[in-house]
Parts: sequence; structure tokens; C-alpha cells
Amino acid sequence: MKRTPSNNLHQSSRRKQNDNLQNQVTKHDPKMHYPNKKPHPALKSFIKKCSAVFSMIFSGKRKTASNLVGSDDRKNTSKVRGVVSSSTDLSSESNTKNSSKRKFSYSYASSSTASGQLGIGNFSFDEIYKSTAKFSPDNQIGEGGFGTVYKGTLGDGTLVAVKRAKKDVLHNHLHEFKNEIYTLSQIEHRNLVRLYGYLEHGDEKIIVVEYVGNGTLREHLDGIRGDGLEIGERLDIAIDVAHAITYLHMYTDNPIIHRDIKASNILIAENLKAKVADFGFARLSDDPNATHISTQVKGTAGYMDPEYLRTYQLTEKSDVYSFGVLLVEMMTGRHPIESKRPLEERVTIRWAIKMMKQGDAVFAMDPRLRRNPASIKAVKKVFKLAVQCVASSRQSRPPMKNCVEILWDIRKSFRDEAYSDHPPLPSHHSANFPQREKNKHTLFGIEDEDNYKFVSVPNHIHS
Ligand SMILES: Nc1ncnc2c1ncn2[C@@H]1O[C@H](COP(=O)(O)OP(=O)(O)OP(=O)(O)O)[C@@H](O)[C@H]1O
Repeated sequence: MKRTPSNNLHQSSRRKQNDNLQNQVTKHDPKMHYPNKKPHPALKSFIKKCSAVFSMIFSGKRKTASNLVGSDDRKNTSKVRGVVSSSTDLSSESNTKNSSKRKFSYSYASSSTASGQLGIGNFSFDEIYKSTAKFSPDNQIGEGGFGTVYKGTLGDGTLVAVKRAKKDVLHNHLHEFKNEIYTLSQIEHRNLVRLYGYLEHGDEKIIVVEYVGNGTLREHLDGIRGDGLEIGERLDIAIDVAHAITYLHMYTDNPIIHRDIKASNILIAENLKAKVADFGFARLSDDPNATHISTQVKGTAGYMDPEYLRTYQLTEKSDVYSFGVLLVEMMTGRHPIESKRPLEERVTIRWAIKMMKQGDAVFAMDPRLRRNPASIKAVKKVFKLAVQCVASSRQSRPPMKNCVEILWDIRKSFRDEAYSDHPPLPSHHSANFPQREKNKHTLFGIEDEDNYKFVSVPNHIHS
């Protein structure tokens, strides 16, 4: 499909609709509404008028988005999404603390970098260099396939995460990458890590994203960060993640498929709100010989949709599959693959589903979780949803929107039951985590669902 300015604008209007969706989510959560895919007639006429104006402005002055898509035009997937080739200040629509502080203006062909390429976000290399104290090791916060990640503080105090690409990364995919990143920079949702900018300077390729300062979900599940997540908090996080993926899937006519949903790509903010990171990067290329990007295309072992692996056909349901794996991970605390476990426990979803089917779901619960009737019921229901998500046939997997609704119900029942007799304690009150007082890594007992008596759990179950 060739992109034209008018369909870019049409898609831009879809983005606006979805931004409205995001605002609705913010205002009316938990009853989130999803947008009607057809634009209102008045909006259509507005788009038509804008289209005429935009064609006038851009004809002959700069490359249109369709010129910049490149020759491949996403030919295998037809996952072409709209790019608005105008300066757009989205900061007023932001509901994130950081982006409201700084005005990020997006100028498609302009650049503030010395090497003068794309300059999305109007960052200069000097600014980023200073913000990280010259890429000081003290500011290094992580290392991934893309490169090294630094914490940066911009002149106005905004915290950013600066991803500095390894030298060989993107080598063959720079053109697609730049187009892709421009589109991604326009996506805003409170549960998605905001992409602020991209810049090039000599050999350097740098992505600047929203800084989310409380570690990854995996670190929380591992107990490296925070005080441990209780079941209510895990349900909140699962809902945040489901909101984010739903938004990506419904963002345009051609959905954005994350392809790499995993606990280490879920960043946790101080208030325990979850934000999905690294969305969109993974679908830049289907080239099996490509380096980092195509590695991401293939996703991460343990989370990958077997049907995608078999057929190479990607749909939103591949994300649903990974989300199912993530749900099990969150309820069991285990990694999707645990190679040191006995054979029958190595693939966590297989083991958890088996435990659930034989009525032993409680034994598959994360040993760090408090056992009581409400939490046990919630975990069982989440397992049930996860089973649907990881169904071998895609058609049988629910769309993400349904996952959100099911999780809302689970959370509501959990809250109603958990707090019917006792008002909730502050979320990190130690009474919520009696096991923390003993040993973080061993299960010492569970409350029996019927009579609340403590029963011991065989050691091998959680060893
Ligand atoms: N926006 C951010 N805010 C704060 N810390 C971040 C942010 N992005 C990444 N990090 C930190 O940097 C680490 C590396 O992130 P990165 O996205 O480069 O790689 P990854 O997701 O761990 O691995 P890969 O993407 O290669 O599979 C993360 O685990 C996290 O600790």
C-alpha cells in the first residue's frame, strides 16, 4: 500500500481519536471505552480541508511521508502506519509528568544535530552529552541488545533515559528505523514509555525516552527491587500492560504489534504504575539475516507465539500469547523458562496449566504471595485467562480488549472479597507480606482455602 498525504491525515485523525481514548482511560478508568473505528462525518470534512492545506504546504518543499517509507514499504506485512509530516507539539496532550515539563516539538525534516539527519525531538548531541555527564558510567542504568542505557537530566530538569546504540546496531536498517521512530514518537499513552527523540551525531545513534525510575517488572518479581508485589498490585500491573497493548493494537488501521512483550520490557514507576517499553522497534524488518532488530522480531524465548514461529505470520494474537506467558510469570514469579528445574517444570506455562488442571493452582502461586481465599481465587482466574491467551490456535485467543475486561472483573472480585471484612492496608504494609518477615525465597505455608488453617507445602514444589 502506498501512503499518500491524505491517508496519512486520515490515520492522524485515528491517532487523535485514540488520544481521546487515552484521555477517557485516564478519566473513567476502570470502565475504559474503545474508539469507534469510523471517524465522525464532521471530522471527515475537517480532515479533507486539512488535507488540502497540508498538500499545499508540503508539495515540493519536503519529502512526504510516503516518499520516506522506503522501497520495501513493509511489503511482507502491509503494516504501514501514518506519519504526519508537520510540526506537531504533543506536549499539551501528555499526561506524563516529564513530558508536561518540556515542550517536545517534532519537525520531520529538521535537525538540531551536528550531522543533520532527522532530529526528532529537537535534541542536540551536546544537550544529551551534558545530560548524562558525558555518558558517565555513574549514569549508566542498563545494557540491552540495542546498546547502553544512561540516565540523563535535561537542562529543565526532565529526567530521560538515553539509549546509545552499539556501533553495528541498525547498520542495515537505519532508513526504516528513522521512519518508524518518527511514528512511534507520536504515540502517547500513560502505560507506554514515551519516545522523546532520536538523534545522530557522527557514528552515534541515540534514542531519548521517558525515564521510568523504579526498575523492571522482572526485577520486582525477582525481589531485586521494591518490597515484593502483592496480588492486588500484580493485577493492577497486568491491567496497565493490557491497556497499553490494547492501545497499540487499536492505534491505527494497521495495528502496532509489540512482538517482545516480556517482564523485562515492563518498566515500573514509583507509584507502581507499569509502562510498556520498546514497542514498535521490533517490527522494522523481517530480514532473517538482520542483526539486533530482527532478533527482536523473533522475540524472546519462552514468550513467542508458536504459530508465529511456524508460519512467520504475525498478528496481534502473537502479543496476546506473550501476554498470557507474562500473566503466568506474574502469578508464579517464575521465568517463562527455568532450565534448572526438573524437566516437567522447565516450561512455566506448561507446568502451571498442568497444576491448574489437576486442581493444584495454589501450589503454582508465587511463594511470595499471601495465600487467602481472595488471592487464591484471583490467581486461579488469571491462570484461566492465561490458558486462553496461550491457546495454540490464534482464533481461540481473546483480543487484548477482552483481556482488559476480564482482568477488571478479576480485580473487582478480588477487592470486594479481600476488603469485605477488613479495610485495605497500605499496599506495602508488612501484614500483607507475612512471608517477607521469614524468608523471601522459601514458601513456609499456605492458608487452606476452606478453613484458613495453615498447611505446609511440600518442599519440592517451590524449591
Ligand atoms: N526508559 C527507561 N527508564 C529507566 N530505565 C530504563 C529505561 N529503558 C531501559 N532502562 C534500563 O536499561 C535496561 C536495558 O534496557 P534495554 O531496553 O536497552 O534492553 P532490554 O529490554 O533489557 O533488552 P533487549 O531489548 O535487548 O531485549 C533495562 O533493563 C532497564 O533497567
